[in-house]
Amino acid sequence: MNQSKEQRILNYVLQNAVRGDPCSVIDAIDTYCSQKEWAMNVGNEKGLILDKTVEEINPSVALELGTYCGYSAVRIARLLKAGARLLTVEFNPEFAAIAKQMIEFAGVQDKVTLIEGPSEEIIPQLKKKYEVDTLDFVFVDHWKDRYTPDTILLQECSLLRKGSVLLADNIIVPGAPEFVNYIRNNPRFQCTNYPSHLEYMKVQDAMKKACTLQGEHIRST
Ligand SMILES: O=C(NCCO)c1cc(-c2ccc(F)cc2)cc(O)c1O
Ligand SMILES: [Mg+2]
Repeated sequence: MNQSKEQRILNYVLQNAVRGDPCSVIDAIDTYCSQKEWAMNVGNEKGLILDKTVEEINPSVALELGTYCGYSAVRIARLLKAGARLLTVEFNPEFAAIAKQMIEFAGVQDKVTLIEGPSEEIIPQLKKKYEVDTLDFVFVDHWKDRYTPDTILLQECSLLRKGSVLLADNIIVPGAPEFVNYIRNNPRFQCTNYPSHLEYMKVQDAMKKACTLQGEHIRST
């Protein structure tokens, strides 16, 4: 049975990166996906915006929606302080299996909890099953039509506190127009746009940062 693109990306990393060196894993994925096969990793240009946001917040508890091959999980985890943790959610079992190996090869497995399943089922479990109080940072990079319902669900589950930061990928391509409309008109969030480019392409894209202005126990209107 011929290999998936995601398996080919992992194989390239295993053969060209250094075990335990997250930066070499990130560089290997970017090299492969810019030279051989395009893939939907956040990439290095938007990855730098992600890095700066994570460094600015220095989160103790971070959530990622949309693991894919684990590229951004490795990017985030490499910046986390001792004792801090990243929970990352992936719906697709094939992607989750690749990401698990990617995260372990990079040597960040002690900081990362990979959870396989639909975000709408996992978000309500975060407090009790995953011992989360509130989230300091959320990287939103999964199905674009889930950005809004899952942002509402995070609020309904009292997972956002005053100062919690969401960073959403793909605001332009593939686009998340419903989310842009929801978050821009919502007084509970202070938004910032970060124009950039689609990973590995000269196509315009953007990220949107949304800072929570009010504490938990927010009911969705
Ligand atoms: O669907 C996406 N993510 C969730 C998957 O579980 C996604 C898609 C694209 C993309 C695809 C096809 C194209 F033509 C342009 C962009 C890019 C991304 O960064 C993404 O995150
Ligand atoms: Mg993306």
